[in-house]
Amino acid sequence: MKALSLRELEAAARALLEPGIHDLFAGGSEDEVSLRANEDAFARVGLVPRVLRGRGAPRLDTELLGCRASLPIVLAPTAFHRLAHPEGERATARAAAAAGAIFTVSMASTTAIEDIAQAGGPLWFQLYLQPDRGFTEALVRRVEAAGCKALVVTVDSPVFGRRERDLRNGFMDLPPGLCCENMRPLGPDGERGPARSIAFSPTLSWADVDWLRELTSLPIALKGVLHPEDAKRSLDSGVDALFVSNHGGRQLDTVPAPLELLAPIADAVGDRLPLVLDGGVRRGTDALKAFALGARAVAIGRPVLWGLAVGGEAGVAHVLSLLRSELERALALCGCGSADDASPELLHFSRWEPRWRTS
Ligand SMILES: Cc1cc2nc3c(=O)[nH]c(=O)nc-3n(C[C@H](O)[C@H](O)[C@H](O)COP(=O)(O)O)c2cc1C
Ligand SMILES: CCCCC(=O)C(=O)O
Repeated sequence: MKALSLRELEAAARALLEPGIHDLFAGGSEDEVSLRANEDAFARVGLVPRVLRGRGAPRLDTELLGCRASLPIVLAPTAFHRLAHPEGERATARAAAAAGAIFTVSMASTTAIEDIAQAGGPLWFQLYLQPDRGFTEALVRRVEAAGCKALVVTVDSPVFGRRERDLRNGFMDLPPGLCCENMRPLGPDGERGPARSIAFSPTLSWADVDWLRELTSLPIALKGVLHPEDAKRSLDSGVDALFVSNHGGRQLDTVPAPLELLAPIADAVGDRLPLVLDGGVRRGTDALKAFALGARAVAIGRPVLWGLAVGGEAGVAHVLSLLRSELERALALCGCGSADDASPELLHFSRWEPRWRTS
């Protein structure tokens, strides 16, 4: 029975996954306040449609960081796809390529970037800048050679968030046979060495972004910028986009939902940097609300893992197809011909006080 919504798919994935793996994917940090806030924020904003605008069937195609995409929904970087399905990132990449969607490959992917690139679709590569600059440089050269079209540098992780579900379940590392394949340095003949672990470093600073900017001509997005002052600062650093993200509620807990933080960031950067919002996007209407508040695209994390767990490539294809048709319908119902047509006039923020005519 095919899931009618991402909610149904989430339930199906939960029933299939080994409980510790389910928790690894589903969980957030500490009290999971941010995790809950992400989805709740969308439910608390209403849509007030415009009618009779005659805009025709909505168009979803877009361009982001020099990549054409058939829809403004990006696959966010998520680690360890082979824990969800034996074909792992290969299956994800094939589904994304077939749908014309951009796939952001996690630095912690369980498949090497060269093998993921075989699918032929547009790829971005997510990077945790490593204190060992030599290693980071080698990895950047490697993903450039593999054909990745942009780097997404995650900046919300100077240390790793405390994920208490994983601590309780004793999930410490990947099981034998799996590793972070991109963390295996390439030898002179392309042979892959032993995997090293990903370092999280509180010494990283804007100077490291400047260094990366000098190192590569690939477009760079910073992922996890939430403060308008940091958004403004990023204008000076030569980066090309921002992911407005709280890492799916997995890093600092009690960070508000990215949806609530989006408008001040959009104000801070104006038209100078495209914004991608992630965290809690589960419906076409969610995406539309993010567009209305200034996002150029949204990204989805967990839903891709649910699709993978339930049906491998076909499951991820189903996730993208559900969101595509929901977004088309939501835009049409709001009188929009594209995501660019979505504006704050469509939004209703509920501080409801009864008002009625007295005369
Ligand atoms: C299981 C899992 C693994 C993740 N791995 C990464 C990662 O390797 N790098 C990263 O920048 N973000 C990672 N994220 C965060 C996602 O990129 C994204 O910000 C978040 O999942 C979006 O929220 P959503 O899951 O509610 O859609 C991960 C999230 C999950 C759930
Ligand atoms: C070492 C893997 C990091 C994955 C990650 O960022 C996450 O689980 O949120």
